[in-house]
Amino acid sequence: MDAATAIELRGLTRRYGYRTALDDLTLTVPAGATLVVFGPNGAGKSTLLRILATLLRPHAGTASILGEALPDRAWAVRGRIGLLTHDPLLYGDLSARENLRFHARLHGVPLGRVDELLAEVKLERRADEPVHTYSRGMLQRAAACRAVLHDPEILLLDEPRANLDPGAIALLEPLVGRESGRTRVVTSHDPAGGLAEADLVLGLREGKTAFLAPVAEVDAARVAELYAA
Ligand SMILES: Nc1ncnc2c1ncn2[C@@H]1O[C@H](COP(=O)(O)OP(=O)(O)OP(=O)(O)O)[C@@H](O)[C@H]1O
Repeated sequence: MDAATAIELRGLTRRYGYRTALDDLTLTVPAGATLVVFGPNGAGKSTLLRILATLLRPHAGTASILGEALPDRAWAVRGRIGLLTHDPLLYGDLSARENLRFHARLHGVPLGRVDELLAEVKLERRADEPVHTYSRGMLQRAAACRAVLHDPEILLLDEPRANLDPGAIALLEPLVGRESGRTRVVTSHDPAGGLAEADLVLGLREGKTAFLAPVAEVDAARVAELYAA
């Protein structure tokens, strides 16, 4: 794997009991590229993200991130990955500022970055209130700050636009969008929106690769087919 390759998966397989959630997945994501993953509920998208986030071990095949093989070298890449999922991974009783300061200390990030990020996503006014009092969109903005606090090279994003209004989507673009310049794996159920930000497109169905192609070779109809019964 050369330096221009950020993620390399070969025959990646993960089971839960007798059920195969991800079956023999092989792909390469170049550094700085965006892989968008489509698939109906239960297709294996979250399982893939959890393996890439080093939260779950593969049962077969190999996974390499930034040149480090998982799971053995997971510790070496964990701090270079940012994860944004439906779970904001924030302490509800702490404010956004307290949560972010906690994570900043964990990662050795200067505390000034917390205030910069809160301003960037326009949360300063509510930054000292407990996050359990936030709306879903506000929570997602705080969670996005947490995901990029340590300036990760790789971003794993599970439907990152869920709960966001158009203004908030625009605010988060520089942090988690294409323009962040990071290597990204993004799950989506929105064919047009997902294709608009993809370099590579993966369609999963019941854990198997239905298609894997550069975005120029995939249209919205092909994505929609995935969701047809
Ligand atoms: N902890 C678990 N225990 C047992 N089965 C699981 C577990 N997590 C996921 N699965 C199963 O693995 C398969 C893939 O699930 P996964 O969550 O990866 O799908 P998904 O594509 O992310 O779905 P969604 O769009 O609904 O979020 C499903 O059949 C699911 O029921």
